[in-house]
Amino acid sequence: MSVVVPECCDDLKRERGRCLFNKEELTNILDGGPKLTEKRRRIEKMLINTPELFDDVSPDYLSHEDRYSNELRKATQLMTTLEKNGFTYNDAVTTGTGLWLLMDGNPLSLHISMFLDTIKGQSNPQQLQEWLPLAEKFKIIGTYAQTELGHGTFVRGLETTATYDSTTKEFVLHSPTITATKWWPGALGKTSNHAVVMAQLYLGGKCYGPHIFMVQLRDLETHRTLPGIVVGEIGPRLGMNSNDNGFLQFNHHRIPLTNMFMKHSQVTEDGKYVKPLHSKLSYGTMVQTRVGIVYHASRELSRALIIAIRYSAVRHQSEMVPGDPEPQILDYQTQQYKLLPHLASFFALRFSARALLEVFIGTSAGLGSGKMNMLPELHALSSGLKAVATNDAVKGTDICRLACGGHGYLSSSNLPRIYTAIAAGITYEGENTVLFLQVARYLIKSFRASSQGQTLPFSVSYLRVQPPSSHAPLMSDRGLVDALGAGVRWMVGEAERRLQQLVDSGHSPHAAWNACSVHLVQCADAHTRYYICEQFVDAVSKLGETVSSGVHEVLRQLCRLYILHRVIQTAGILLRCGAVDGKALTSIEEEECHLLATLRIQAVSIVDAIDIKDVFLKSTLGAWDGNVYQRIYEEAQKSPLNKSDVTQGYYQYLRPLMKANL
Ligand SMILES: CCCCCCCC(=O)SCCNC(=O)CCNC(=O)[C@H](O)C(C)(C)COP(=O)(O)OP(=O)(O)OC[C@H]1O[C@@H](n2cnc3c(N)ncnc32)[C@H](O)[C@@H]1OP(=O)(O)O
Ligand SMILES: Cc1cc2nc3c(=O)[nH]c(=O)nc-3n(C[C@H](O)[C@H](O)[C@H](O)COP(=O)(O)OP(=O)(O)OC[C@H]3O[C@@H](n4cnc5c(N)ncnc54)[C@H](O)[C@@H]3O)c2cc1C
Repeated sequence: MSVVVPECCDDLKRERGRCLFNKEELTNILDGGPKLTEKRRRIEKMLINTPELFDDVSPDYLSHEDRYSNELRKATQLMTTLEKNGFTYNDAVTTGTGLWLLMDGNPLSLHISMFLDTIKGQSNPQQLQEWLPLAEKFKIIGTYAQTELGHGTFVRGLETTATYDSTTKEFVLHSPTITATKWWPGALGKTSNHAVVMAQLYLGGKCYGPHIFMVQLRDLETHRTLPGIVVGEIGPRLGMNSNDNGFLQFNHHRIPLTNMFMKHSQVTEDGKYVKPLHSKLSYGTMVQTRVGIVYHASRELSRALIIAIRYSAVRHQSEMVPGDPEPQILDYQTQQYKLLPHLASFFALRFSARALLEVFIGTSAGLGSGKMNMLPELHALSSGLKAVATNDAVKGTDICRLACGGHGYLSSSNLPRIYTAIAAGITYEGENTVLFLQVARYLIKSFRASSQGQTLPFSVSYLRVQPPSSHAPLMSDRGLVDALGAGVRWMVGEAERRLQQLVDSGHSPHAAWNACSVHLVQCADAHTRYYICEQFVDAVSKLGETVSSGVHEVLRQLCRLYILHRVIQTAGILLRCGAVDGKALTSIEEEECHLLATLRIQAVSIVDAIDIKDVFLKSTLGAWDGNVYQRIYEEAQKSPLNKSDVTQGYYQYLRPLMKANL
């Protein structure tokens, strides 16, 4: 654990002395209210008082096997600690705290998330009664096994088969080819004894597409793999190496009929198929996980920002004015430009994640009473936000690393680990380009529906062919967001025009789609960012009535920075569609620079208000006291290479080389 230093360094003391807002109030807003802050802190206190949850040795110095065992030890300890103290694992996930103690990937995370969510969301009442208590009490441990060696994105292309045998009332699971091998599922390699498996359903020789099955993989006493199943771990990865991502093959493995998840579609004993109300309901766990990833991405980005901004206030380098003392690097405008727009992004993503969660809850309630109409909107929003959130968190985290210079490259800064953990989010749960193309499909469909006079759902209503003209002055927040909306409308209209032109000149619709897909991805990205801007502006204006003026001012500035930055990033489009002119852009650029300087003054206090304790930041550079150099030095002493003055390598290799007659 970190070195205890009672006071923070002078630099940080000075920064904190300039705070013009109530930090606790901002913390409460980020948590979702004072009660949630209080609950988070209770969880944190309990975790901090559990020494078994902390590492004596950094995972960097452990073997692959020891890393896995170590994280498994902590993961199981975490579950029992939470349970004993009356909390759920979900409590630890939603606050981020639990995850951050598991530095190298949590071997129980797939059980807690996608396995449990599938049981809850895809089971009929009997299945729910049978499986949920077992899974909640860890009597069975599972994962979500969908991706195969040959297919991850294209779920309809999966090759694992589940063929119904009506004579025995069983499904026969089989992996007919090497590419049908399940590959990647977290915790599949060594931890799980069960998996929910996505496989092609075959009834009477006919394929009914991907369906989900509960499959036991290992004996519940010996943990040995069951006959007809081959399972193992896939080997080292860029990060999260203790998640035992695994492979799985079936050799005509039989499971009972009742192990097909039957909430939405059913197979009768005599092998008849009952269709679901909507063909994509079996993708529900993926949608739910995407909603959660938006929060996850914002939390990881916030850790990187706390580290980089505190460090930037402590680090002094170069001369701004010849002969003057070396300034804090945070005083350089370029450093502010690297970090502060990402700080604004964190807030934007946090508010959007909340808005998305509300859409998810509303849609789920609708599904419960058979209403499917909000599903396409939820799919588009969750896909777009998952993609933007992970793209931005990865980019932002890497910028934070770069902004810390050489020390950002140290493992002990924790920035490399935050980066590799969140980098996986671009690929998993729907690769981002692919998700953007799903959003684009929705945009084009909506645009065409609007041309035919149909009313559009709320998130795309601004795309209607004849939108009401904006009354807000251009340079107001609302005016600039309206300009961004006009830009997206122009982009989508342009995409539609190009698609149509290609079709008219003889291309098939699918070929035309591929030929426009770069532009279509840009439309999806721009649409999602417009949505994020809207959510940010709405959230800040709603909060305006309830929060103190200091907090409101900081939020307003962050929101403004987010919008200005977005306008500058989209300048080409906005100029082309006439939403802004060159003069407006010049003043927006000037305002952004001015705002950077204003926000810089409070930057340390803003990241303090995110309120992540040192034990969860796990960074030599980002600790609350700013005692950076001492920490870096002390961490280096822990390197096993420093245990002896002369290493074995010297006698084995170096000395012989020096003695050789070369
Ligand atoms: C803690 C968390 C840890 C997480 C660890 C990571 C775990 C994982 O990675 S698990 C594996 C995740 N895998 C994925 O996400 C795979 C991504 N791929 C997919 O989701 C699908 O293949 C997808 C959506 C790309 C295409 O689906 P496909 O069935 O081919 O549909 P497609 O033909 O493109 O579209 C047909 C219609 O269905 C709609 N549709 C597709 N998916 C959905 C959905 N989920 N909900 C509603 N509608 C949907 C489309 O919008 C389209 O509608 P329309 O015809 O009106 O335009
Ligand atoms: C750390 C990690 C954990 C994971 N955990 C799990 C898990 O628990 N369970 C599970 O089932 N899976 C898991 N996965 C697998 C993950 O869901 C897939 O890797 C992901 O869905 C992407 O699929 P793919 O690997 O087939 O990529 P591909 O689809 O092969 O992507 C390769 C490239 O092709 C492009 N591409 C593919 N299709 C299209 C298209 N239609 N249009 C344009 N471009 C396209 C992509 O944009 C990308 O650039 C995990 C993956 C990782 C990295």
